[in-house]
Amino acid sequence: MARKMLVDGGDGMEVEFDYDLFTIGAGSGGVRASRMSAGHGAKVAICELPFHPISSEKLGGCGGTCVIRGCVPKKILVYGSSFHGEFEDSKNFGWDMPGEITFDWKRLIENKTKEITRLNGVYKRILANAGVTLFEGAGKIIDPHTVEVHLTTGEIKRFTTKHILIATGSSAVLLDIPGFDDEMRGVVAKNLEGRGVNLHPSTNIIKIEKIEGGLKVYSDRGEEIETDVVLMAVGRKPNTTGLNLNAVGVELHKDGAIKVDEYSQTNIPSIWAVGDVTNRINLTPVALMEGTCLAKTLFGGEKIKPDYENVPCAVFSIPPLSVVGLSEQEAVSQTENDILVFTSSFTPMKNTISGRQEKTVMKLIVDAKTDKVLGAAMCGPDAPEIMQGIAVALKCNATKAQLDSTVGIHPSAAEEFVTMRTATRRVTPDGQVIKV
Ligand SMILES: Cc1cc2nc3c(=O)[nH]c(=O)nc-3n(C[C@H](O)[C@H](O)[C@H](O)COP(=O)(O)OP(=O)(O)OC[C@H]3O[C@@H](n4cnc5c(N)ncnc54)[C@H](O)[C@@H]3O)c2cc1C
Ligand SMILES: NC(=O)c1ccc[n+]([C@@H]2O[C@H](COP(=O)([O-])OP(=O)(O)OC[C@H]3O[C@@H](n4cnc5c(N)ncnc54)[C@H](O)[C@@H]3O)[C@@H](O)[C@H]2O)c1
Repeated sequence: MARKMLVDGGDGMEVEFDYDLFTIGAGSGGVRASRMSAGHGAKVAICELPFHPISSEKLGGCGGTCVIRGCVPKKILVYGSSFHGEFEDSKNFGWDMPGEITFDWKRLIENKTKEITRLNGVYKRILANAGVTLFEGAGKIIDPHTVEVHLTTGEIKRFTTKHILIATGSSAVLLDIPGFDDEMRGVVAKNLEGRGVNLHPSTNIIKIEKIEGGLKVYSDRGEEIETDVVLMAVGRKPNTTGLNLNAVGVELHKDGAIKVDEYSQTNIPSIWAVGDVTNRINLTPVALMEGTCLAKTLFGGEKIKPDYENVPCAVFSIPPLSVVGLSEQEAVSQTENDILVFTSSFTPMKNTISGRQEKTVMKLIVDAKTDKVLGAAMCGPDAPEIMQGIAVALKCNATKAQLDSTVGIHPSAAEEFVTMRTATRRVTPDGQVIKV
C-alpha cells in the first residue's frame, strides 16, 4: 500500500516525497490521524519521543512513545483511591485485606505503570498494523515539506513529505514560585482524613520552604501551611518549542498555541495541527475527532470539520462531576428566549445505608420557548457514565418533552434525568430570575 506521491512542485516539475503525511507526536490526535490516513491509502510516518514511564508522569502525562497520557493513569489512581470491590481486585490497587487493612502505594504505581506500558504496546501495534512507520525521536520542521527527526539512536534523519501534522500536545505549566522544584511532584496523601480537603479560594502561593518531614507553604493571605507535597496543577501550555515554527513561519496565538482554521490547517498550506497544541478543547476524544476529520479531509475525499457542539466532559473526582452543553450562565447569555432550570438534589441510595453525607446533584437547562434541552450537569457517583447517554440526546436535539416521555431505569440515579417535572426557576435573557 505504501506509495510515493508525485505532485506539482510549483515550477512545472513533479516532486517525489518520501511520505504523504509525516506526523510529529504520537499522542491521541497524532495516532488517530496517522492510522486513518494510512487506512485511506496514504504513505504515513510518525515520530514520538522515547517512552519513559516515570518521565511520562513527571511531565504531567506528556512525553513518551506512544499514546497514553494523563487520562488513563489518572483514572487508575482514582480507582485505587476509592476501591471497594472484591478482595482480589483490591489487591492490585494496593489494598491488603481482610484483616488489618493496609495500603501499598508502590504496588498501585507499579501496576498503573504496567498497564500504561501494555497500552503503549497496543497502540504501537495498531500503528504498525495500519502500515504507519514509527520513528522514535524528536521531530522538527525544516521547511513546509521537510521534517528532521533526532532519533534516539543519535542519528539525525530528514524526510520529505507532502503534508506535515503537528500533534505534539501540551505540558504542565510551572509557576515561578521560590522553593518549588521537580522533587515535589508526585502525590503523598499522608494527612488526608476521609475525603477531607481544605479549600483556600482566591489565594496565591508566594513561597515554598522545605522543613523537616515536609514543606511549608506561604500564601499571600499570610497563611503558613505545612504539607507533605505541593502539586502544581495550574494548567498546561502547547508544546511548540523546538519545532522550528518561527523559522518556517507557522503562526501562533499569544498563548503559544498553533493558529489553525476550522479544518486544522495552519497558515502554511502543507502544515496542519490537531489536539492540545492548538488549544481548542483539550480532551482526548476531541483530539481524536480532529485527527479523524483531518485524515478524511486530506486523503478520504471528504472535506470535513470537527464539530465542537455539545462536547461532554468530566472531572474524575470523588464523587465525579460531568457536564454537556451549556451551563446556566452560558445559556442566559447565548439564548434569546427565557430558560427553564430543573434541579434535583438527593442522597444516592448507597449513601443512605453507608451514612456518607454526600448528595448527588443534577441540573437540566431548557429553552422555555422551543423546549430544547440546552445543557445538563451532574455531580455524584457514575456521573460521567450517565452523561455520555445524555450527550447523545443533546446531539439529537432532544426536547424536555422527549426526556419526560422516556421510561426510567429504577432504581438508578440516572432516572432522575427523565423524571424532573417541575422547573426550579425561569431565567430571562437579561438574567432576571423568576421562581416557578
Ligand atoms: C493529568 C491529565 C489527565 C487528563 N485526563 C483526561 C481525561 O480524563 N479525559 C480526556 O478526555 N482528556 C484528559 N486529558 C487531556 C488529554 O490527555 C489531552 O487532551 C490529549 O492527550 C491531547 O492529545 P494530543 O494528541 O494533542 O496530545 P498528547 O496525547 O499529549 O500527545 C502529544 C505527543 O507528542 C509528543 N511530542 C511532543 N513533542 C514532540 C516532538 N518534538 N517530537 C516527537 N514527539 C513529540 C509527546 O511526547 C506526546 O506523546 C488529561 C490530561 C492530563 C495532563
Ligand atoms: N477529566 C478530564 O477530562 C481531564 C482531566 C485533566 C485534564 N484535562 C484536560 O487537560 C487540560 C489541562 O488540565 P489542567 O488541570 O492541567 O489545567 P486547567 O486549566 O483545567 O486547570 C488549572 C486551574 O488552575 C487554576 N489556577 C491557575 N493559576 C493558579 C494559581 N496561581 N493559583 C491557584 N489556581 C490557579 C486555574 O484557574 C484553573 O482552574 C484541561 O484543559 C482539560 O481539558 C481533562
